[in-house]
Amino acid sequence: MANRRNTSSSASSGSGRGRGASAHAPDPHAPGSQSLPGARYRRTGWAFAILGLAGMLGLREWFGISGTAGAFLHHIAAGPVGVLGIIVPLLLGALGVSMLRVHHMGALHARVAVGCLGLLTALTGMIQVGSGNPRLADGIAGLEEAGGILGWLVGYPLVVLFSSVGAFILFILLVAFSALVVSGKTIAELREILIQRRAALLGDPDGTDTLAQRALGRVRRTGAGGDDPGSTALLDSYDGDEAFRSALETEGGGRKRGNGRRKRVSAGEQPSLDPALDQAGDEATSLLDEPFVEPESTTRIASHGSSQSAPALRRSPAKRRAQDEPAAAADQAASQTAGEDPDVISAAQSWDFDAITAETPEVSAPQVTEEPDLADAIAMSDMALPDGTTYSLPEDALLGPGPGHSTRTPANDAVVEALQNVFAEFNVDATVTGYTRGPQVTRYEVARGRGVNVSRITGLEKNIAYAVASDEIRLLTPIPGKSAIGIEIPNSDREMVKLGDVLRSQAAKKQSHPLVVGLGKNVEGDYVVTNLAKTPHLLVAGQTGSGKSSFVNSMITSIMMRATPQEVRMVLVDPKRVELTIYEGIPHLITPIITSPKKAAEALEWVVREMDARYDDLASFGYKHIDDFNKAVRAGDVQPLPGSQREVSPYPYLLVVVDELADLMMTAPKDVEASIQRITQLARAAGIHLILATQRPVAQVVTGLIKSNVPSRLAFATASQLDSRVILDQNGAETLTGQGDALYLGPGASSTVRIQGSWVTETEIRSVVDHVKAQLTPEYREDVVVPEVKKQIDEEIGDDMDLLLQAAELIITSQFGSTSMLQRKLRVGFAKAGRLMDLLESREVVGPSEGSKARDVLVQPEQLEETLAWIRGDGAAPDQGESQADSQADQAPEPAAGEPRTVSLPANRYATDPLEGEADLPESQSWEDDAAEEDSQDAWSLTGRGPSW
Ligand SMILES: Nc1ncnc2c1ncn2[C@@H]1O[C@H](COP(=O)(O)OP(=O)(O)OP(=O)(O)O)[C@@H](O)[C@H]1O
Repeated sequence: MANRRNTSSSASSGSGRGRGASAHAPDPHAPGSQSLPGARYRRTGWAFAILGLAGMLGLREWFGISGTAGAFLHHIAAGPVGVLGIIVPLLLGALGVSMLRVHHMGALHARVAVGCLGLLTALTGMIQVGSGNPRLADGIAGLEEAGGILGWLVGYPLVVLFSSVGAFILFILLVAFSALVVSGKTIAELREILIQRRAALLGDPDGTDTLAQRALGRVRRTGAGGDDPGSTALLDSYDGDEAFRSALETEGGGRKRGNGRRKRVSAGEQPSLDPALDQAGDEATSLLDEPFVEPESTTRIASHGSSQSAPALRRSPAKRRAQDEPAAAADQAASQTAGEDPDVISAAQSWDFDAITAETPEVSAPQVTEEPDLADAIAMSDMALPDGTTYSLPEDALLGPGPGHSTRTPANDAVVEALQNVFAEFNVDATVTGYTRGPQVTRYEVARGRGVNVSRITGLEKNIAYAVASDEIRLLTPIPGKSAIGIEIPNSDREMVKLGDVLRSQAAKKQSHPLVVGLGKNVEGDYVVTNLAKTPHLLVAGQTGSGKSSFVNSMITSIMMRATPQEVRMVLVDPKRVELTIYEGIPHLITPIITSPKKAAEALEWVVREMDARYDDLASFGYKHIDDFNKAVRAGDVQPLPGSQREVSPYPYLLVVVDELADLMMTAPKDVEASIQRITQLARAAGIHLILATQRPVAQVVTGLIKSNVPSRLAFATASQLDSRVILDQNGAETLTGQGDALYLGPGASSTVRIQGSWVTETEIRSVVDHVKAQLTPEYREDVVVPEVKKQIDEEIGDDMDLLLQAAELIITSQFGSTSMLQRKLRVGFAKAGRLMDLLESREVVGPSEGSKARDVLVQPEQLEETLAWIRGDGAAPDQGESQADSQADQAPEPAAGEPRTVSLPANRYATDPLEGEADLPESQSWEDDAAEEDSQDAWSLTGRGPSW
């Protein structure tokens, strides 16, 4: 709305004030002129006239039907182009239709028109030459039997000048050149396409074949290695083969930015592949009129979508992904071609948009050559269920479609006008040359004039924000890969990106890896997915309500949609206790959802152990990556060592999702940090991947150590630049609009990709969860979290926990179990010191009272931390027997080279009280403890020993 107001106000200022008027004076498309009825229908009138002429010519030339004007009509068709007059009705028909459909001619139309004219010229010229080069003087009838007037014009002089052969050669060259112009490609580009097609046909991995297909391809058994269980079998390809590893896969993945290969068409030209899709588009457009869709309405759309879907069929993972392949392009087309509203285009007529084009994702046809590989790859992931059936992945239909993608709306046109006004107002020679509309923001491309400093444009940031009434604009100088400045401005009519659409896109379908998850859509409107195996660990952060949990939900749902529990297992840590409970009981879980931060820390330690175990296995069989090991296992190339009872089976990927890192870091920062560091440094090759989410992107939570080991970041909206820098090491996240608007920084990348996160409704999640749970119950690993140690903090300690800990520390470090020492050191009364001593006895820190003698100390100094944790209720009881035995035997083994030597102190190393030998003195009454006296007596009575005096 703000933008529309802006449009009208700027238009009126343009007519009322000198400067504004001069800025727009030459514009023949001024709003006023467009509103005249004559102007509005002039183009349509012309189109109908041309269609009428095409019809009459067609009747005359094709069917010989005409009235008295028959001869005249024949001259119109055949006179200019001779025998090619037969195609004139077709050409005129196409012109008429495109005039009706396209309301303004862009560069694309001009190029195609020029190319077609060249082709026509060359063909008529060839016909002229081939027909014996008739002369004009011989009469028009002769020319009409040859190449017409056009053919004569070009053919006759060339034959005279260079002979028929020379003329023919020149016309062939003209045909080739014109065909290039029509295609919009250069020879080098055509060559590249041919090479790729050829490589794809021959199955050349360096061609269009993707890593996913190669990695999951057939495993070849080699003669030498295959028979020897101890040796490593050779594989077709290894994980380490891939150069330029990238976690992100964009729908137009084959396209390169800024090289002109991206198809640029004006907004009105989008092809509709299916009439049903037009209907979807209409619905989408009506949705776009509303402000950003709230979750309630998204649920409504989702259920609407699913009700239209085909009934769910049980399909095995292998069949399912192979069958989905051809459907993907149509689905993709559905979401991309929908949403064109004639009003949108006509409203845009107030600007001359010849230069303003919207980039539309190319709809690539499914590649037949890829299918066999894909099916082959997925066949390996069929999972047998205990009842003899095969595990079936959830049907795509469970995730409903979202609204279609609009490439241009009146809101965009209003912003373009506002931007142009700002440039005019501040006398900056810059022009908006185009824009690409994404779901949440549109990126407007600005070209500067000659000699204009880029900083003059960036200096206008605040004025631009003012003009478009948004404080969330983001400037890109330049747009990566383009010599243009990008201004990202939030759409007032933003779109929702449904996870179902992302997973049905080509970007997702062409990857068979089970860890591929749907991220969302980028600013160009392309679907973006990421392979968590390549990420390989991800930090997700942003302020509350920015969309982190929605991302985590999309990610887990993606995994359930694409991977069997045999392929991916998960550890879900949800200290908030509500976010992930919906996934309780899914067979992909390796342990029940962990809600206690303490248990989570233990689970991380388990992950470290699991990682080490996997590494040992890899090392013993001679593989460097779990993928290679799994491939070899599936091919039967890995045999257990002779005599071993072990059954070798592929390792599943292990995904560890922590939904709030801050809670873990508050509980046991050092342990958690150390585990995360170890996992992140090594776990990729072991197939273990960490996803750490937090709403507190502060240095205490996202420590330097964690940052340096988690290479991929997904930043949702943050409250400040500081937070953005903590996550991304750069500004930007503070300008995001929230609700799924995110910046993704890939591993090793320096620039971020803006993404509108995919959205999955709770209803959809429930249906997917129900589907997977109905087939299999989870097999939990017992050892992930050890059963919680019964909390030893009982009421008897009450408020004395601190004192008790100090007492334990004193006694353990001094190895002297004296009550009077506690009195003096802790400045407590006799009663309280006695009670503390009894509490320590109940926890087996000291032995029973032996009259006036100091008590035996049962815990060694090196067990101090463990004991204190146990008293606090944070850990298990220290194993006293073993350590005592060790220390008493005094037979500590020689430490390995480099390891610190542990010195165990004898339990009775203090023969006498080290504290002035006061142990034998009668224990004194309380001093400096008056306030606690009353309590102390009560406390003493609690020990059950009765009064001590
Ligand atoms: N990708 C998205 N598309 C549409 N709406 C979204 C998207 N992501 C989030 N939202 C909206 O934002 C709301 C908050 O998102 P979410 O709960 O994921 O935020 P959060 O960052 O996890 O917050 P918190 O840290 O408080 O849990 C959602 O209820 C939804 O309405």
